[in-house]
Amino acid sequence: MQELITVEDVTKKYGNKTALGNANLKIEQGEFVALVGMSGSGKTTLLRMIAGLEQPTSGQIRQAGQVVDSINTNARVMFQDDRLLPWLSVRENLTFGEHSKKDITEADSLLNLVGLDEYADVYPEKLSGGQKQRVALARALMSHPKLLLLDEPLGALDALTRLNMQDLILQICRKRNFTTLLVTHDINEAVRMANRIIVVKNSMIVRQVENPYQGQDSVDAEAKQTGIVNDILHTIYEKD
Ligand SMILES: Nc1ncnc2c1ncn2[C@@H]1O[C@H](COP(=O)(O)OP(=O)(O)OP(=O)(O)O)[C@@H](O)[C@H]1O
Repeated sequence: MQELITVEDVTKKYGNKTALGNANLKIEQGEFVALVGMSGSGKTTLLRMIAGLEQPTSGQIRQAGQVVDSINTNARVMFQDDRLLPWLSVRENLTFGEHSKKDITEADSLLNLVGLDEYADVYPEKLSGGQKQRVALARALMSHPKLLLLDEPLGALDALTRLNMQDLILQICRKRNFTTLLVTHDINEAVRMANRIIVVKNSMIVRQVENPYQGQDSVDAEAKQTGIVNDILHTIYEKD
């Protein structure tokens, strides 16, 4: 497999506080990787640097060989809040008001993919939280970005909607072969969705766990996933 993201000896400091120390990470094309760890451990800092929204204090990040030294236009970020524009319809939120036939066709096909074709002309205020996140997902997929960066995108959803969204995101990422990095507090979510889980603790990447049971929901696979979740929890909470 081909490497898409390389994080090389990356440290990020704010003043004299280290938000992330000496991180090394490789993400291959088509992988679904999750970053987990306690609040304040440095997960979002790493995601923001890959998105080019922040620059490392030292070390470097490359995407397909190119150093990410400004906004990473080959990546799209999806946040916890949907950030839809209330004065634009659902379809226009995807096309940003562009009216080219190509954009409209792509927007409609993505709305179909997330099950919202009937809502193309509706304004965001008429949508539920889960529907808004589906629009935000469809918008992130416009122009088929090389990399999807998901920063707690499901954090505000109720439990059942959250499970449905997990399935939808995973299904789409597999079908379209997206490379995805998910930041989440929810270890169960990470182990359900990711083929590899990165554990961040005290501003360091301390562990990488391969997960052969990604996306599987048989009783056997769920038992194995639970074992991995417990193992990761142990790493996060054990005393140094
Ligand atoms: N812009 C900033 N200025 C100063 N300190 C910052 C800034 N951004 C993050 N930090 C600090 O860096 C550390 C890591 O923050 P980060 O947001 O990466 O953690 P996180 O693991 O994503 O946490 P959470 O799960 O709560 O979102 C924290 O101590 C935070 O206070």
